[in-house]
Amino acid sequence: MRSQILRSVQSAARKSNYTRNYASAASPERKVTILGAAGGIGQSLSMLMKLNPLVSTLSLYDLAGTPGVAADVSHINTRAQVFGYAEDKELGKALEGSDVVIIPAGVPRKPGMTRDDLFNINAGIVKNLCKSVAQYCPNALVNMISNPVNSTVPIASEVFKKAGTYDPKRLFGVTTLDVVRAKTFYATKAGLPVEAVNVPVVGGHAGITILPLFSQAHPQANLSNADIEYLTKRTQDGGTEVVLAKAGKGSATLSMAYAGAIFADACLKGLNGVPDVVECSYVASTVTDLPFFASKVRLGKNGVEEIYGLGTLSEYEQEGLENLKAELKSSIDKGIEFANKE
Ligand SMILES: NC(=O)C1=CN([C@@H]2O[C@H](COP(=O)(O)OP(=O)(O)OC[C@H]3O[C@@H](n4cnc5c(N)ncnc54)[C@H](O)[C@@H]3O)[C@@H](O)[C@H]2O)C=CC1
Ligand SMILES: O=C([O-])CC(=O)C(=O)O
Repeated sequence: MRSQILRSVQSAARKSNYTRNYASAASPERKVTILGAAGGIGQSLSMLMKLNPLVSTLSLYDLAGTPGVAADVSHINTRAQVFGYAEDKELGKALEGSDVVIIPAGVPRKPGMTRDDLFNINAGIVKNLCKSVAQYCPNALVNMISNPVNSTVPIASEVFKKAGTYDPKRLFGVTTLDVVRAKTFYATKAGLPVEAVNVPVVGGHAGITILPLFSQAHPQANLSNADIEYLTKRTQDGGTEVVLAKAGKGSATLSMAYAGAIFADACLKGLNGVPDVVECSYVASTVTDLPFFASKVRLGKNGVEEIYGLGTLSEYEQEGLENLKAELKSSIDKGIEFANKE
């Protein structure tokens, strides 16, 4: 009996070694670091990245609570080796050699707040973390989740410029949750299977700066103008809908972790040379006269390989585009000014 058990354990071990070796042979070693890993988004995102076979090292950093999250996630029997880092002095080690750095560090909204109300706290957090990114993993692709994204991405760009490491192809504001919401709401309204639906979302990541392009949704459904207006507003207010429902206990964490995992996976696929990886993201851009703008981008071995134009917009979307520019510009300027203070 004992020898039978031993044989089956040995066979399972051989199989799991096989899986591990096979996975490493099929995809290169990739280190993903999450800054803010013990938070609402961070914990679920840590789990989802542990489930991603493209990740070989998962580095989890937070100011508090990381050892517990790292120990917990590390027991999942997937490829990635998990390391937890909890103190400021360990940040360099957490970041060293990272291919992708995901940043959900910072405070979330409470009812009645705008994303811009988070600026005073989160701008400083992002600025400091980005200084370390520039120092320890200047070539990493940075996925910025911390709000207000419209300003935190410009802050990161200025920090990297000062450090002499700025590569606009490697810095991304994560706007995937807007796309996730637009797809869900559109599919529900149109009675379509959500897996078959795609909707580009452009602009920025706050209120009216979020501009879903339902005229370019696939497949096209015959929706009324009132439906399109409803869907546009619901997508723009999606974050607030969750903030209100959580009633003081934070903002979207689970759907955001899902969206963050999709975007990080797209970055990894691009790095690994998978062709035609396209996602919407808030990046340095010449698509409009604003220096940062979210639109469809193709991801590759160096990050952004191509930024797509906006295509043909409906009259309603054209109006939305004009209306968002002033707010987005002021958020960008605010970030740039903050980063250059001191
Ligand atoms: N881009 C997007 O679509 C979305 C962005 N967010 C934003 O993501 C951020 C995080 O949200 P939650 O996870 O819900 O907040 P949370 O408060 O649950 O977690 C934030 C974590 O960041 C950590 N943290 C704070 N300062 C840090 C530092 N200097 N270094 C490392 N870790 C640090 C905290 O200890 C905490 O564990 C917020 O700014 C929120 O507005 C949220 C949802 C969607
Ligand atoms: O609304 C918030 O504060 C969090 C967020 O960015 C989102 O859920 O889209």
